[in-house]
Amino acid sequence: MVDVLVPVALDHTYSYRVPRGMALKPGDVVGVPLGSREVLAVVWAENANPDPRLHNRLKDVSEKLEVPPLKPELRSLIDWVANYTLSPRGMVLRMSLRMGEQLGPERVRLGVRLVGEPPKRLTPARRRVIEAVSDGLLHGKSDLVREIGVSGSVIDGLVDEGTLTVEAMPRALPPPAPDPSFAQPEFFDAQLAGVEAMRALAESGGFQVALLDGVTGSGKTEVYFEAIAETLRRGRQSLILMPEISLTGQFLDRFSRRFGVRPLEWHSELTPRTRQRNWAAIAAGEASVVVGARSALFLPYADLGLIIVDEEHDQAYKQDEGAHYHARDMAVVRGHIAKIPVVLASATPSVETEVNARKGRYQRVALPSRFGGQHMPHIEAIDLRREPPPRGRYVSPRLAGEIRTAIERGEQALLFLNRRGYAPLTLCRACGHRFACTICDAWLVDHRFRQRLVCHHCGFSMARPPTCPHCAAEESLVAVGPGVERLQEEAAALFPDARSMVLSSDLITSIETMRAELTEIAEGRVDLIIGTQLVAKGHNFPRLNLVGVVDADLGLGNGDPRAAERTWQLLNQVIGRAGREQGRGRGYLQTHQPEHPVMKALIACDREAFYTSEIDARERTGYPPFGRLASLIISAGDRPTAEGFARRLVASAPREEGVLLLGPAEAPLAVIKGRYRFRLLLKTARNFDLSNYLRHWLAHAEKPRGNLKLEVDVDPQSFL
Ligand SMILES: Nc1ncnc2c1ncn2[C@@H]1O[C@H](COP(=O)(O)OP(=O)(O)OP(=O)(O)O)[C@@H](O)[C@H]1O
Ligand SMILES: [Zn+2]
Repeated sequence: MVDVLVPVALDHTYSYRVPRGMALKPGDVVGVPLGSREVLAVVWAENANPDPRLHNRLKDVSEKLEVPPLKPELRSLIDWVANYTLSPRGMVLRMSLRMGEQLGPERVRLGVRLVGEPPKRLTPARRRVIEAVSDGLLHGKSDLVREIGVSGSVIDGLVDEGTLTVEAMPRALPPPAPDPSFAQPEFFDAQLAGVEAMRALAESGGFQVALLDGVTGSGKTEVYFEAIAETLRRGRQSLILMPEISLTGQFLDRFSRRFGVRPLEWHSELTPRTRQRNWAAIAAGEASVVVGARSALFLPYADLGLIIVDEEHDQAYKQDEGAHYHARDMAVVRGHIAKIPVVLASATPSVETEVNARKGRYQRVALPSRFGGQHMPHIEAIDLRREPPPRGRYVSPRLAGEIRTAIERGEQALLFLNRRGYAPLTLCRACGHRFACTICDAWLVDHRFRQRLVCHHCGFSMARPPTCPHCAAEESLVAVGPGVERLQEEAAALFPDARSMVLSSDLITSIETMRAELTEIAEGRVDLIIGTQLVAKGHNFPRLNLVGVVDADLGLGNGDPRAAERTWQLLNQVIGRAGREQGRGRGYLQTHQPEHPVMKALIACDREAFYTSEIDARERTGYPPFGRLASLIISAGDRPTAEGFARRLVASAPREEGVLLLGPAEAPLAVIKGRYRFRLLLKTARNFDLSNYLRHWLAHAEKPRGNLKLEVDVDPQSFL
């Protein structure tokens, strides 16, 4: 008899009988019947004392899968994360088992080889095929179809004629091994201490967290590659977590320049077949370096020896649906459980990480200057109160002039605005009607490329009507405010000869097109880049020297406790794209409040001033990391139901010293997809066991029934 955990949203395990002849131990992956389905599961414990009442109702384990068992370290991580985030354990387990199990054994691929004379009747298509296989080697049939654009029947015809034979293609080989000595770079003085520290960390092999704290363009990637090289030499696996896997094209190239081959990738856009293959290679230990999005943290590595969290400050590490976990924090937990080193890399560390480094809990490895002697960008404010753009425009004359000069000099420029679409609001000039989503509390955003008005919360969209739906006025609709698409229109008028490109997540159709566009920029085939936060992340564009921030105040006024930190990080990162390889980088901040502490710290390049004042403020107010937070988000199909439940929940909260319960308050995003939302915020001291308190409270509180929904978010990042 065994207890198994099933990868569905359930916390508890189920008991099953072990059929005669099957030997099972904890961690084994099995198939079990569940209701009318057959599902995957993992043996969580041997059940030595089965409940006799259950005995004749128990079902048998149906099969044991031929994959390595989940190691105790991974099972502990799953239990730990579930416990901490209050997520059902099965939901966390699901991230470990996303290996495309439904596919069955891999199909044999067929190939063809040239063996006979060309047939008498030689069509152009047949001739193309014969040319392509004239080397006498085996060619995948589907590859040929794709490469030379003929139909499969043309190839079959040549097989019938005896010109080609069909053979099975050899199976996919295990991924090639990265070579730690393939092309070791020369490090310059300011990097040497960092390189030494990275090697020492990997050599020691035990649990330790290092903050690789290097200014933008200092070569953090090259430096942490040395920790990976050392881990490779020790024969163990490395995991590199990245916030946004579609932006890693340059990274993959750099990795293969250093180690001779690309690392294995793990993200949601892998085909099921690749996913299955990569999962197996990771579990078998054949993949020695994996680069992945946050969920790669939960894979069953055969022998993980190092975790790198690149751009550790990035918000994308927080998962805000299903299990609400922060991959950076859970990476540290995995490192602790597995007793391996963890490297957090960033030019703009999160306040939490900075505090850990200041207190000595994390080792600080600093790279204080840019690679190749490049200077940090020079940053200036453009005070919009004194130098406003012309009416209906968003780029001030001074910024426009600087961009023009840069382009004329053959450099690239970047206009940054963290707003997708053409305009955030459309209204009727005649009656004042504003276009809002019918099921969310949000304005519809005008997207001209797609020619739709779109809700950014639920995806609802409609065509822009010719007349106002409210007062029927004609040609009365106006777009209010800028988005990146509107900036491109302005740029086309300002710089008619410049080649411009808009980079915005809604315009990306696939990882491939994204990577192709980034390559185009890096190779200098674009003069002016206009982008949202997508352009702020880790890119290296050699010719880019000027960055103009169109609205530096955008993130400051939204009541988010992390607004200052976010703005500082985002603007530092985006300006950090300038002047990385030649010339001097310059950043311009268009702002209405140049005297704001964040703007002042940015302009003075005063990192210490920013962190010190932000850390002081958090300490005074008891915000993380000096106190702890949890959000409870209550939603329902109507307002009174949601509010009533939220109030009863508050009333049932155990009173405890040092626990402050705020709310219920209507969420800033009060309605999403027709659901009314209320929030509670729990604030406690730093050393308080928040998860335990919540579990105890919710176990005794009224359960959300009907269409009520309660989401718990421990250590929330979003307050919307
Ligand atoms: N020792 C080195 N030898 C050769 N090239 C290097 C070396 N160190 C860094 N570089 C190059 O310098 C550039 C900047 O490095 P990298 O992108 O790693 O910086 P970073 O610190 O990660 O910056 P950011 O935080 O802005 O992303 C890259 O093109 C990288 O290849
Ligand atoms: Zn909506």
